[in-house]
Amino acid sequence: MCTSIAKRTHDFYFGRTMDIEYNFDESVIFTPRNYSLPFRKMSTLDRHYAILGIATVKEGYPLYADAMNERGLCIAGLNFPDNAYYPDPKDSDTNNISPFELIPWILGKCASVAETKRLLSSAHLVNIPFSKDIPVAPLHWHIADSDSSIVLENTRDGMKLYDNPVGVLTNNPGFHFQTTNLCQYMNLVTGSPKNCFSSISGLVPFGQGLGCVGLPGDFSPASRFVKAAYLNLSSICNDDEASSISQVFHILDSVSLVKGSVITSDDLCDVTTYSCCMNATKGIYYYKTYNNNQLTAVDMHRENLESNLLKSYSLTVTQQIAWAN
Ligand SMILES: C[C@H](CCC(=O)NCCS(=O)(=O)O)[C@H]1CC[C@H]2[C@@H]3[C@H](O)C[C@@H]4C[C@H](O)CC[C@]4(C)[C@H]3C[C@H](O)[C@]12C
Repeated sequence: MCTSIAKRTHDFYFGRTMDIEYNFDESVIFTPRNYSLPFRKMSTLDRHYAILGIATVKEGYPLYADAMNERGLCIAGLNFPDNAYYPDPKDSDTNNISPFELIPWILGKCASVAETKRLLSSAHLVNIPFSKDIPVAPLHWHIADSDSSIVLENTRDGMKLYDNPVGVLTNNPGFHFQTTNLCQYMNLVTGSPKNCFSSISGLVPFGQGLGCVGLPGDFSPASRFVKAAYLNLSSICNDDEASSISQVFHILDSVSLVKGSVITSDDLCDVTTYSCCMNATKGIYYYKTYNNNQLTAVDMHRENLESNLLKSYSLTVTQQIAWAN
């Protein structure tokens, strides 16, 4: 399970949880403007926007799970098994792009969601694995900038781009289901509920939060979607950096997996291995890991944007404690 959210205060923020039962050798990877990005069916991008996010690097290639570029465009890939479908590439098709190339391709070339829509209008997502040992991942993608969010889903029906005014994505079923499902929760209110149940019973709310009775708290994708949507849309947050990143992490924490609560069919613990919040306006990637509640930050603008060398920052995975005595 994974959840992503887009949030605008003074700056634009984009965060996700990575819910997974294994590690994929991930670290924070900075891809500067002059690091060559080859594509299997398209020409190499020798110069592109700088990219910062979490990836695993194989044979020098940054396989990003989520990232932003220097222009404030963000993307996260989330599991979409059984629905994601990528046909075999046809030589006659132009702009054949593999799922593992999608994040570097879009973030390397586009400054906004509007430019991404234009780029994708001529693209074909195709079934090209990175290697024999690294198969194609069945994903859908949340793509966002400070003005809007969209969702990209490639199924047997072809490529679909959905506008995403909720600013949230989780997993199966598809995005259309998730937004339709919100209709079932239209009764939720942040204040006290009105007594619509009976005019004779004299029912009164006996505490705060009763307007949210019915808000799901389980970890299924549909429930996480509703919960993150409710919290994202009702969120009240000051404009400053500390308030904004706290708020994004609080929303992500509310849909995070505690070890032991979800066990996969292989008997492994599905946990939120990391949560991140990117300040996409300023190019700062904040994250925390399951065993470390303290935030770590990497600032793209402290790097040499013009470099031609990939830079890697290992994740901080052990608990950092600010002792008070
Ligand atoms: C499994 C991850 C998504 C987590 C998630 O959404 N879980 C939900 C579970 S469920 O549906 O609710 O059951 C995805 C997100 C990004 C993926 C990675 C990125 O796409 C980068 C490469 C791409 C390669 O093709 C495969 C390895 C890989 C390193 C991917 C491994 C894995 O598929 C990742 C890590």
